[in-house]
Amino acid sequence: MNSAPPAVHAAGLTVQRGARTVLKGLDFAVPRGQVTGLLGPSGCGKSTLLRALVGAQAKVTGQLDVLGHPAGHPALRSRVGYVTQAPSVYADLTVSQNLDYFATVLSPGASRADRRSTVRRVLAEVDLTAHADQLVSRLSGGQRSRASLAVALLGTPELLVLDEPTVGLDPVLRRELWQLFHRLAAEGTTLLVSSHVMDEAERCDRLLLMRDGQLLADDTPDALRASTRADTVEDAFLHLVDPSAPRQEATR
Ligand SMILES: Nc1ncnc2c1ncn2[C@@H]1O[C@H](COP(=O)(O)OP(=O)(O)OP(=O)(O)O)[C@@H](O)[C@H]1O
Repeated sequence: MNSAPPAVHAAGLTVQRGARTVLKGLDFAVPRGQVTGLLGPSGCGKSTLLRALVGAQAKVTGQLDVLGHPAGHPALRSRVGYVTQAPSVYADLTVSQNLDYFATVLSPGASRADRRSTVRRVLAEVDLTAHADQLVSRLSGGQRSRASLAVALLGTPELLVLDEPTVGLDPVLRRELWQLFHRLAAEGTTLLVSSHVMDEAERCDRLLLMRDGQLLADDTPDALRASTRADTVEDAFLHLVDPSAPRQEATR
């Protein structure tokens, strides 16, 4: 059990987008130093929740604290890394040119030597050292995702918020990325990773299961399977959506 205060704490989190209430009074916590998965079908509100967390979402009400500050607080800028679904690297620059550029933006006062050593560190972390001098436009989808992730790692964030980082990747690359997430968590980083692929849920330490702007569950994969008497998290999710389906009673 992790006794440190959670990295994220939400109470009654509600978000309005246009005429719709997209997040409907969510209560949850994200523990530190673990990989928490935010799972749910397309359109259920995952990106909206992540945007709220990093302070990029309008019309947020309720309580949303990140690393002890209200979400979006200026003190969080260098402590939270955010990787959106769209690639955040320039296609016409090499991987290391991209990283050098973003390192300069992040720490304008850093020496060239410090910048180089930071770039070397993040290249190694995402296993792209061999591709450092390759143009981003010539990278595979998985390599491009890892280049975006490398940008987010430049500031050594305490919390990494990743929006569907494995979408479109083959199973081998997906496994490699998940191994990287767990390595980062083992080093103390907190990761919140969204996905609409239920089999990825099995790879998380903890899960937030969402549907239609509401949380169905906030638990570990083991506890979820046990409480719904399901073999997989996917079955557990289906049972939580429709508890009257022919299966044992869910506990929540
Ligand atoms: N700018 C907007 N104005 C109004 N509604 C929006 C806007 N952007 C998104 N929505 C709606 O908000 C809901 C949640 O969208 P969101 O992108 O958070 O879902 P998601 O779970 O991340 O989906 P996906 O897995 O497809 O990325 C959707 O129903 C979407 O149609």
